[in-house]
Amino acid sequence: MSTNALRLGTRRSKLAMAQSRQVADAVSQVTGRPVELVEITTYGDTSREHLAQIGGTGVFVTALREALLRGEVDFAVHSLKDLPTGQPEDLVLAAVPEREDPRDVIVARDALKFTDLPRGARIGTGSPRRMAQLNAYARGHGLDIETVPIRGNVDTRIGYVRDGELDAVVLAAAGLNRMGRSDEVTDFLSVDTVLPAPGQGALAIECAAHQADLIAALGELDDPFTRAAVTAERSLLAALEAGCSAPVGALADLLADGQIVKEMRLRGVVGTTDGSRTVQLSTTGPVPETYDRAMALGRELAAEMLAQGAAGLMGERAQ
Ligand SMILES: NCc1[nH]cc(CCC(=O)O)c1CC(=O)O
Repeated sequence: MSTNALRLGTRRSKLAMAQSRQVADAVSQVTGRPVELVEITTYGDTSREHLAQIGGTGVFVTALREALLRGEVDFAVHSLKDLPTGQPEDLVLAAVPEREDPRDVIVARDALKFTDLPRGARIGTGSPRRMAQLNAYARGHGLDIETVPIRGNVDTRIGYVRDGELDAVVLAAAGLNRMGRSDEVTDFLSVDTVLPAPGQGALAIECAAHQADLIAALGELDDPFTRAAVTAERSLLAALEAGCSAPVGALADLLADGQIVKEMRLRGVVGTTDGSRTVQLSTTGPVPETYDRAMALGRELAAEMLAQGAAGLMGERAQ
């Protein structure tokens, strides 16, 4: 491989730039080559519509992929949760690095915790998944909250709380951590309350399939457990025939007995955005030795969820 700079295609948002810089440093370390950032504007960055309306699928990703296929950049960094489940044949996920905190968090006024929000509190989130689970929890625990659809970047969303327009907003811990803004968090939402989006907290490093040397070099940054976990989560999402804006939460983790890892657990949830109906199930299997096994775990859980009526709860299903 040459010693020229590698070109990393990235979105321009502060979050994308922060995570791209971190990946650029790591790639420089393993390849010994400098990495330069090439900024690319995606449809999701310019459209003012709600994600659920523009369909969600791939709006942050398509322009980056086109730049990869045209050879304008050597690799791209995506938030895995924004990546559609079907992998194009001419592109490869060369690495899925170790996952950040997968949880959702609350940024609330007056340092409030979720369960201490006053009656009638207005909580901003544009995510049907977050709405469905927060409203389901509120119904089950006698909380009186109103979820308010918003979108925008991290600054915009936190601004709604600063301005007093909303009592709280929901964000991903990983994004705030990567931006060095974890001090904004006023409460971490347990995954028992809100399951994250499939792949949340993980990044994907993608490059063109013909770049064998580069794929091998980037592979150094791959974390096989993270990849197995997100493979199971995304297989569940695909088998539910849902897109990244559907009300689907999923999380795979390892169950250990002392130091000995015993099994992989996959939890999944689907619900109506008002929280009136949810299907939430969990399955366990041997720690997958192949990614095909991780895929199978996701399909198995999806089949059980569909048997319990999951399809009827997904108003925002992708076509
Ligand atoms: N949908 C936007 C998005 N895509 C990835 C992240 C950051 C978390 C991650 O990398 O999974 C966010 C922001 C958020 O949900 O708060």
